[in-house]
Amino acid sequence: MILDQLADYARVRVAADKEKTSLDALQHLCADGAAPSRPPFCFERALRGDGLSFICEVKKASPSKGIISKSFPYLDIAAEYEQAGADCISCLTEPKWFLGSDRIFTDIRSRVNTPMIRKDFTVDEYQIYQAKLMGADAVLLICALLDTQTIAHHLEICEKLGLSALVETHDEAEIRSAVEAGARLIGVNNRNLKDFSVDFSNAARLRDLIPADCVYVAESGVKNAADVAALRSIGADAVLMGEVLMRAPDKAALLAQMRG
Ligand SMILES: O=C(O)c1ccccc1NCC(=O)[C@H](O)[C@H](O)COP(=O)(O)O
Repeated sequence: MILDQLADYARVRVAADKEKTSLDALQHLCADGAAPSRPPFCFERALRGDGLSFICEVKKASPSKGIISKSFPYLDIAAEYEQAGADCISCLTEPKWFLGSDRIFTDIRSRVNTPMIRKDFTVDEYQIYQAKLMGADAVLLICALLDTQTIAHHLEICEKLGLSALVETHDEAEIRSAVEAGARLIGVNNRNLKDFSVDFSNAARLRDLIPADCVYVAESGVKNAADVAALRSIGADAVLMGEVLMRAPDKAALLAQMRG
């Protein structure tokens, strides 16, 4: 299953990174203020504005779609998102299937001020400290990979570091786990990460299970302005879009159309 492969490879990457820099050293760097200075929890605040917020994703490839952007001018893409008024930017750093990297993230970080989530497969607290040192404003915690206790522990670390955490779910049980762990930002993914199928009705079906004080983020499978309008009508607080924007020749125009 692809999610297991992504998680296994994330563990290999973390082990290799720990050989170079220990968890203890990363924690000290964070405590000593070595991370780029960012407004605490700005990712969450950006999504709590009026109306539907937009998280725009920068990704070269994905396991389900292969190469999405051959030339991948990621700095231009991020700058275009910022100019077009994206509320937040999601940047994939997973290298094998998404062809992302920490370098892409830090390059974009130094170019834009928009709140950014480091989108990776978090399997170890080490990655949260890494994200902080990269200048991330948020990390992704996927319920299918983490039990409730571990999510709660990771949320505590995020809280301490001033980072937001997008806790991603796909079904009722995962939403229960996210809520029990104390998540404030809950994503409902329309894509089943186990078999790639996309059911656009998933976000609407599960909407009522998200507590009113949480930010509700609908993720994946948005194809056009009508899809965005549907998510707005079910009361989504934010939408996370990747492929449709990456393939759009005029991203700013598409975003403007989706904003309505
Ligand atoms: O997109 C995939 O193929 C995928 C496979 C396995 C794990 C995660 C995957 N995608 C990550 C995402 O969450 C999406 O990049 C994101 O939600 C945007 O989706 P889309 O708008 O459909 O590009």
